[in-house]
Amino acid sequence: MIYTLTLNPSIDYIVHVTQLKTGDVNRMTEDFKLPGGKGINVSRILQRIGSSSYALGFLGGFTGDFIEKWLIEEGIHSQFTKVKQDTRINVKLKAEEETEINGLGPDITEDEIKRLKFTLSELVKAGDIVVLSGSTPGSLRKGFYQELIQIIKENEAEFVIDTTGDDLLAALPEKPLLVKPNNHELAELYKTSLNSLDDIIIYGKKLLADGAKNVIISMAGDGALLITEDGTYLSNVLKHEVKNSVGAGDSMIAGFLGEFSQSKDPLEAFKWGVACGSATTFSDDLATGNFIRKLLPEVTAKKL
Ligand SMILES: Nc1ncnc2c1ncn2[C@@H]1O[C@H](COP(=O)(O)OP(=O)(O)O)[C@@H](O)[C@H]1O
Ligand SMILES: O=P(O)(O)OC[C@H]1O[C@](O)(COP(=O)(O)O)[C@@H](O)[C@@H]1O
Repeated sequence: MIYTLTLNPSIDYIVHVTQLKTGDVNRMTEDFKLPGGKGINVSRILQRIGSSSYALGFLGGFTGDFIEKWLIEEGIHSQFTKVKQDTRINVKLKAEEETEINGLGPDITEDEIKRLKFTLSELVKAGDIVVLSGSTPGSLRKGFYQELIQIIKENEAEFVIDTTGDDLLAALPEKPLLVKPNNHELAELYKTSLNSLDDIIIYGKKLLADGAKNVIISMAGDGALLITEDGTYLSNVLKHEVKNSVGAGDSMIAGFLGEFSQSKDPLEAFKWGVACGSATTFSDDLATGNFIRKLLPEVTAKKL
């Protein structure tokens, strides 16, 4: 079974304005609310490509109820730990440019932490994969992901981690099945600047040397790299109308995992990842299964 764990889910409030005028009253031309948070997006895409998963994490208040109801309607299994405060709302402002304002998230109590850990340790079994995704609520103690990784490893399961900074660095020696920073996150992680594909590959390989089993570096409109023990591969860039960048990276992780959990073939899984990430980029919300399958034959990956 694949479990996704989102410590800091969100309602993504997508707001369109024709032209953003700061310091003035702006009128929306369109707005809608979607369940968000990286692990939740992974579960939604997995469902659309025919892989089931269980969504875990913290959810609270009316915003949490909205997300839970939505997931039930999409047929996604979940077992969230209920928290007292409201789940956050992240604003995705679409004007001439896309601007994101992500919330801090609710305060999490010690009892809520205990309950989440108990759920994880009861559910996860040997051979399962747990996807640890996204930021942690501002109130949560540093290093919390490490505590979860220990539970996953004690239960002989694998994990994927999609976060940034110290949490990602600390997870590498624990041998994650997959990490997928984008090129900007990679540069921040190693406190450097990456000015060419060669630079990106050097630091991508460092993630592998530091412990990751499979590395994807996503590069938005420049495609993606897969780095494994078998070599380095560069994907092509699909060309369709770009509509949305929210959730492209999460879709990529879902595509990789959906295929990898069946075939154990990282290269084929990478192609699914590129198809899913691209399809979401060319959609208003997360991509549909049909669109992903339509794009899959367009994806190529060449060995460098
Ligand atoms: N503008 C784009 N054109 C074509 N493909 C894109 C574009 N943006 C993203 N993608 C596809 O989606 C993948 C993930 O997107 P990216 O923006 O790098 O992830 P993240 O959301 O994690 O920053 C990319 O590697 C690429 O395959
Ligand atoms: O946990 P974070 O880092 O604040 O990110 C949360 C946001 O990321 C998203 O999951 C989108 O992530 P990606 O664009 O990186 O795939 C949104 O749904 C959500 O608002």
